[in-house]
Amino acid sequence: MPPARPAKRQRRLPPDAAAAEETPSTSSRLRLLWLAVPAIIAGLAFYVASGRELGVDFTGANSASGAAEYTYLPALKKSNRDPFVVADLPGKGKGLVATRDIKQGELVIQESPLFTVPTSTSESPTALISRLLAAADPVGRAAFLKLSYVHFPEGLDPESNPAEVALAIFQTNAVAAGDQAGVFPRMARLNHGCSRAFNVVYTWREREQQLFVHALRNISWGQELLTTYTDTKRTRRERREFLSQQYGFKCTCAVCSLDAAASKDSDRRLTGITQLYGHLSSWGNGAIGGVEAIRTINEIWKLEDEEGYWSERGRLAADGAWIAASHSDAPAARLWAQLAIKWYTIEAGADNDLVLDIERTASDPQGHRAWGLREPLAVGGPLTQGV
Ligand SMILES: C[S@@+](CC[C@H](N)C(=O)[O-])C[C@H]1O[C@@H](n2cnc3c(N)ncnc32)[C@H](O)[C@@H]1O
Repeated sequence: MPPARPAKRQRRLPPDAAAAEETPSTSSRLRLLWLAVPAIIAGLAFYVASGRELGVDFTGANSASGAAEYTYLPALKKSNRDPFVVADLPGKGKGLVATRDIKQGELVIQESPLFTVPTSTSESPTALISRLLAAADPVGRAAFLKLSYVHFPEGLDPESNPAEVALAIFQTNAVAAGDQAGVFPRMARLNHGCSRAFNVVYTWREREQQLFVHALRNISWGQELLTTYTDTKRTRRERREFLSQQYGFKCTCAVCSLDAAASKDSDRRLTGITQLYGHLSSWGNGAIGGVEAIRTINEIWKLEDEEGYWSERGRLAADGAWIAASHSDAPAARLWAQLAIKWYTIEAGADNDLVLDIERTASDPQGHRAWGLREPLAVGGPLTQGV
């Protein structure tokens, strides 16, 4: 997977950390993982046996919007049980397709790693992966060996180089698991979509030592489940370049398939969001005040609404609560915390530590660890009316 962005747990700053590094948007990021693993190492995860590979062949049809959002209804039976099947999808290898309507916030995968690897090691990556794979659960090992891979060394025959194949599989499929990297054979079948095209997000939970995948938006029966492999708040050209280099495909998701004018508008919004995040982080070193910081969060929210980019909203709202609490604005801190609860719940589940933590701020803003660190100020609450 792409260059490492370890999925550490949310790190909050200590109460005295009003210094330059105290930037909510860098300190409190929910690592909603476009995580990746350095190309140098590789790994996999513990197979949960309910993952079914039906090998169904679907003929995709373009959606009514004309974008490359496929629905795969013709061959797909409705299911009351598993929310998805693994299916062969045109031009993508395998992928996950919804076998029933899935509600926003629903947990769709909970999976333990087959094995994890440290993000740096003195052992040869090829030897490391082969050793861990040999020691892994046999069902999981079989699932691992069926996963797809790209960037196999030129001139090598895969059949006679199984250790290199295992490394390539790891590199294509591993994601961050806390401070380690791991492969999760079920979730590894998730294909990529950019910006508003991805509809599920995954989080690593330290407590459970498992990966959780939640629906970011409602998903209809027959729709493909898509996650994101990278920070897609970048232009189409930049995204495509990255995905082509790291994963060997040209992205034709609904956002990458927009016509030139619509794509330009989307690029402008996504670039604007990134710039606003940069501006927001300068609150940490005092370059902007609390009112400006909150105004910036509201602007990000609005641009994201226009773009349909819904990811990382729990963290953004929690940043609002942090800033409001720092400036001793209890009503605003409470409102931002309530918004963070809503989005953290969607993105990571109601029983996630992030939700439990921000619930305390909603009920007792004065108890927030940043309370009163900055000058008292009415900074303001969220302008959003909801989703
Ligand atoms: C982690 S795997 C995802 C599952 C994979 N499709 C399979 O068959 O196992 C990553 C690989 O899937 C393919 N892929 C993912 N997203 C795609 C997309 N939007 N369009 C085309 N191929 C995609 C690429 O080949 C990529 O290297």
